[in-house]
Amino acid sequence: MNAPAPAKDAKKALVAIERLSVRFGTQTVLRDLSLSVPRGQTLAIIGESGCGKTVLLKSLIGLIQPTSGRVLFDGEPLGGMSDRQLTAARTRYGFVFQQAALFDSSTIEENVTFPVLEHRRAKPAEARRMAVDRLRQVGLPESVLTKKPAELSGGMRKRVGLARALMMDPDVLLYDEPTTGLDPIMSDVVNELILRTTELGGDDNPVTSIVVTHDMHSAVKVADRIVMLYPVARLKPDEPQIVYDGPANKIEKSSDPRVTQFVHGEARDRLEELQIA
Ligand SMILES: Nc1ncnc2c1ncn2[C@@H]1O[C@H](COP(=O)(O)OP(=O)(O)OP(=O)(O)O)[C@@H](O)[C@H]1O
Repeated sequence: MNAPAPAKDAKKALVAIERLSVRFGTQTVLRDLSLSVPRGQTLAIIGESGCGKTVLLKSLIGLIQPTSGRVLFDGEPLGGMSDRQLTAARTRYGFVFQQAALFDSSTIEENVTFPVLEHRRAKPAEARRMAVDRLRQVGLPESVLTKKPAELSGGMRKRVGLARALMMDPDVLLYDEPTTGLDPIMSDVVNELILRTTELGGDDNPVTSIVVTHDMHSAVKVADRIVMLYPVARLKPDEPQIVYDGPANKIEKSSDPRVTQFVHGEARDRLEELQIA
């Protein structure tokens, strides 16, 4: 085998990337990133708009192919998997998308039961029972089953998205901007749900969560660990793209001005760059 040697702790990691780079044409979005996420950890990925957070999330499940480097799930490189193995690996992930990504013309029941009808060939009555159970977990009543997404508030739609992600009892939950567009109270409800969801599998099979967010309050509240990415275009050639990788509650104390600027939401030099008078 000519595959590169796994990172030191990649064996224990449920999700890992090794020297991952992603380029689109001449634009390098991810550069030489290595990261491993142990089972049960909640990792928040932060960084300014366009730094590559969503590209990283999509790379983890093989929706975007690495230009170089590799992605591993449970120690197995995605690049070496057959289509069938890749599909099987993806069923161990749950996704909670930015806009909830529900089918507008389908009912909530159809939306939530879809994964188990499609991938598990569950019987409709069993799928419905599971849907009611998962909706209750996110604080929604059975009566929402017959509604269409447009009849629900943004916060309810996000919770339906989480209920759908939970249907397959995932090992890993990926959240893309889970609190964007929500008021502070509903944001905190979603934060609490993320925290509770991580405990679902118990000590034996804790859920691993990766949360992409702009919301510093949410990142610090839900995550054990925060990784901050910096846009490649703003880096010198030898600078690492990860500018913070450490405990969530220590990020405020970082001595890197790029990190404190983001944490405190200060425009500083960006105003001049954007030529805002
Ligand atoms: N499929 C693609 N083809 C070409 N360029 C892409 C593709 N996907 C993303 N990009 C580019 O990669 C860069 C990073 O995008 P990405 O969506 O990962 O940013 P982000 O950090 O998630 O931003 P935001 O916080 O605004 O959602 C952007 O410049 C984007 O235009």
